[in-house]
Amino acid sequence: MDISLKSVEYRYQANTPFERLAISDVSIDIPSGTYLALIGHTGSGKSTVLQHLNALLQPTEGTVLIGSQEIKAHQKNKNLKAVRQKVGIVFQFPEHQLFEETVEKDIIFGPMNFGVSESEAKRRARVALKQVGLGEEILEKSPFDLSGGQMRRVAIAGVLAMGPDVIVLDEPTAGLDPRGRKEIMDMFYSLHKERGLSTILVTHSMEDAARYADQIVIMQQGRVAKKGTPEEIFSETAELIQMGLDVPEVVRFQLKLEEKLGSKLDKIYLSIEELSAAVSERLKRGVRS
Ligand SMILES: Nc1ncnc2c1ncn2[C@@H]1O[C@H](COP(=O)(O)OP(=O)(O)OP(=O)(O)O)[C@@H](O)[C@H]1O
Repeated sequence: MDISLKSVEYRYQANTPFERLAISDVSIDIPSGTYLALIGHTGSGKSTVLQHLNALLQPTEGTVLIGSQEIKAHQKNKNLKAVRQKVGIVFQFPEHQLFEETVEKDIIFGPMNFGVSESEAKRRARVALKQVGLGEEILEKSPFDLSGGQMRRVAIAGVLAMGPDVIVLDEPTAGLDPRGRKEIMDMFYSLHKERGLSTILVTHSMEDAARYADQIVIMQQGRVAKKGTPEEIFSETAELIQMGLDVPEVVRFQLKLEEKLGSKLDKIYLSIEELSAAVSERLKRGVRS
């Protein structure tokens, strides 16, 4: 399912004395099957954008297209249930939303809420548990008897059991140790590759963006500052520095890029100008060849 934001603006508490412009003129195309990373500093508008992806927020100006559903500013939009089912959001610390007495009840809650029969929801719960790397033996356990990492996986299974075409991840690894982080990120990458699930990752990590995404969007003060493939974004290193990224971060990004491309850049460039020139040169020669 394709998603498209066209010149979207969003104001919190619009038309009140507390009105606050959060994003403006945001246009992003997310064709079906894309892995897109949305990055930017705190307050740059990432969470506001992500809540437009399944119509939790509706634009105060502009249009959001989610599959065939058009969501326009100044227009009452009915029947958003199908959209919410097809675009699953994994919020930060999703385990905080677990509340049922068993893992199974927690996972089937979402699908049943969308009208899926109990037997089908239970079947989906088993499949989703497997997808997140957990065994059926925990179905009857209380989610609160599980480890933090397992609880998070159960919460993710609840989103997967809805059968989404698109999954939106808001800092899905926040608070996990490095091993747990890599496991969860690799799991989402496999789901993306194997099931063709469009994936939108909201992250502060340039490394994760470089490692997993085909497309990167950088948000800055409520606007899209830059978008492109990791290679395109990286080719203008000086610009990244201006956006507030520091040298070690750029060097780490360079290393991730090498890992992803499976080939070495000519050397580690510690001068930004040198690095920028070298990467541009590489791109001209065709870095993927
Ligand atoms: N509920 C709200 N009411 C009023 N203003 C808000 C609300 N939520 C966010 N904002 C403002 O909108 C702007 C964008 O915030 P948003 O949460 O989208 O940024 P973000 O990039 O996701 O930040 P973070 O990385 O900290 O999650 C900020 O200026 C923020 O203060």
